[in-house]
Amino acid sequence: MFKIVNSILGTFSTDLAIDLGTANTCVYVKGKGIVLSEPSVVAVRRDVRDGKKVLAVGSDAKRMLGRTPGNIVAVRPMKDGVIADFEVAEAMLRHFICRVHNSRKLVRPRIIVAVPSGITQVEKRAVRESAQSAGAREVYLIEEPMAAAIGANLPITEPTSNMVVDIGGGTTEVAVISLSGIVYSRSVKVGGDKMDEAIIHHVKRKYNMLIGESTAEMIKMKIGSAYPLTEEIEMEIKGRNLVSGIPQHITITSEEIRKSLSEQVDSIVQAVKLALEQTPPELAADIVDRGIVLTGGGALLRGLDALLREATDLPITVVDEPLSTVVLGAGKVLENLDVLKEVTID
Ligand SMILES: Nc1ncnc2c1ncn2[C@@H]1O[C@H](COP(=O)(O)OP(=O)(O)OP(=O)(O)O)[C@@H](O)[C@H]1O
Repeated sequence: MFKIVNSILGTFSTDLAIDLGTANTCVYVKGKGIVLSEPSVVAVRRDVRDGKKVLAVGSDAKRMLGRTPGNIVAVRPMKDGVIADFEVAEAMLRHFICRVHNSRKLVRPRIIVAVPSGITQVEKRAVRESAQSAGAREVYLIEEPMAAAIGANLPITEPTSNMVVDIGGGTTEVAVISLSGIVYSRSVKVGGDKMDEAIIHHVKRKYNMLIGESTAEMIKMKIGSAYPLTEEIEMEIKGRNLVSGIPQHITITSEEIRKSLSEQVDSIVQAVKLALEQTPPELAADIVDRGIVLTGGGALLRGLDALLREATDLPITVVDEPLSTVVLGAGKVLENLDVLKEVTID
């Protein structure tokens, strides 16, 4: 009986692949492709009797970051690539699953979730339980670099090495993959968020001006860089003067923003160099020919590829859609469940 019910549920359910990221959550529906990409932000009201009430999720909630009255908080449930607020992460997952299923209640999908490499057992359990409480029937986990490599169409099943660097919001993952397995991986807690913090710190120190997370992220995307630009650029920004308390605007340059990001950028370069040093010689030889593939939103930082090319003397390629490579890879695995056993983790 259980088997019959399960198989009926299976026919009605839509299996999902989810990249539960620090900055963005992306959802892939089997047979359909990527159907959702939203910031991993939830706005909650804290003054309700039974604890918290979810007011908005995704971009609606992100617009509220730093703009909420006292009883409303915009929370980012993921930190450094893992769940920091279990309750809110679960509410966010539930919301996204309902949205892609058009709120059909009966559906209990199989879900494959991309997680950072080097995630602890406790963190894995948190992700699994969160997905199960949000309605998943079965939960599989795949390491982000593996999903990224599959999403980037690298020949992961062959006995040749593929080096992938996934620069996300919370972590940067460097991995060498060969024969469907991760030969080397290293995850450092450096990514887009730390870059935004560095910009906030720089503006505060140099101009005595306070800016919010969203403004810092916008500055990074518009004029941030890792390598000198052929034509340096400027940007006008607004914030609050820390001394007078009055809102003001100033003009900042791409050079000063590059300098403020240098510590984070250098950590990424060092992580790549360490991975190259620790890769077995045969596989290192492959990397010389095939180069390194950059993915994740951080790969869009201007000139990061040029800087890595200079630092390593290797060919560097940025994938076409860095923000969706991981979910695309997890989705491909979902479409082909035979591969699933080989590349998912316990
Ligand atoms: N053009 C750009 N230049 C620099 N950074 C960018 C750009 N576009 C997006 N980003 C940054 O990329 C990050 C989001 O990338 P991504 O969605 O790959 O991360 P994530 O999967 O949410 O994080 P993690 O893998 O750490 O959990 C954000 O910090 C965002 O600011």
